[in-house]
Amino acid sequence: MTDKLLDLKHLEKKFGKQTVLSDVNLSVYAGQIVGLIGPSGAGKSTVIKTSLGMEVADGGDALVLGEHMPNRELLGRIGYMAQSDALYGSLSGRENLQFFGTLKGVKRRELAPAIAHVAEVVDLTGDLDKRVSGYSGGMQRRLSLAIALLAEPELLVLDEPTVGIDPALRRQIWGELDKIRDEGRGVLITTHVMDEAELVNKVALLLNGKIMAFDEPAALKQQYQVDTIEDVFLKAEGAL
Ligand SMILES: Nc1ncnc2c1ncn2[C@@H]1O[C@H](COP(=O)(O)OP(=O)(O)OP(=O)(O)O)[C@@H](O)[C@H]1O
Repeated sequence: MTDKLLDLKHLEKKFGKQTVLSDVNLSVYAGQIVGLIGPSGAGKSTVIKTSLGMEVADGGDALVLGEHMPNRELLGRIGYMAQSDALYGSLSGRENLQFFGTLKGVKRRELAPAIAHVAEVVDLTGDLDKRVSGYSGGMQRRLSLAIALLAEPELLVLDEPTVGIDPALRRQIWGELDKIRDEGRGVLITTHVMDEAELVNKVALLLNGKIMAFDEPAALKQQYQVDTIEDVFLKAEGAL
């Protein structure tokens, strides 16, 4: 058992001749929320996919819960929400949650309360018995997040989970992430919403596939001599 839930060392990734990740070093400890921010195309999703074994790294090392991915044994211990949803449209929200919950090893008698809890967090309780094909884009994103939250994963990896989610619900979701952190679990989250980058324990700033900075939000603001993470981001990009 390690309290380093995610450990990326000198990670390299190329697509053809394009170097997308270059010497990426990043860690998520138990009891931490780490935010990965960077402009579109910086490589945030690639960091996640390479970490989770969905893309093969060209160099360096990625350990998830102390193991190399892919690793079927870890499936139930990691919650992953991708940018595009992998949901069963012909099934209801509840049936999707039952299917993925079972796959993650949630016990039969624990499934109904677990589904009720995650549905509440993403505000889908009243829509659980509707077919997913009739869900709006935002509802589908919320269902994907609910699936990621199932089975109380030790590590949550969330790729832009709050896109298309209104501010009140976003706040509620952050409340849940705080609880997860306080329980000693860990979260890696990518976001474009700079306010959210203020709420994490550590921010990794990714530019052109390189981690330009990795520190607590307050330390980054001090280092860049600015008042917000948004300004840190703009300064690092050279726009300020
Ligand atoms: N499967 C792939 N094949 C070829 N190039 C890819 C592939 N996946 C990503 N890329 C390229 O890698 C770069 C980084 O993409 P990535 O999706 O990781 O960025 P991102 O920071 O997540 O962007 P966004 O915020 O828009 O989601 C982009 O230039 C993209 O075109």
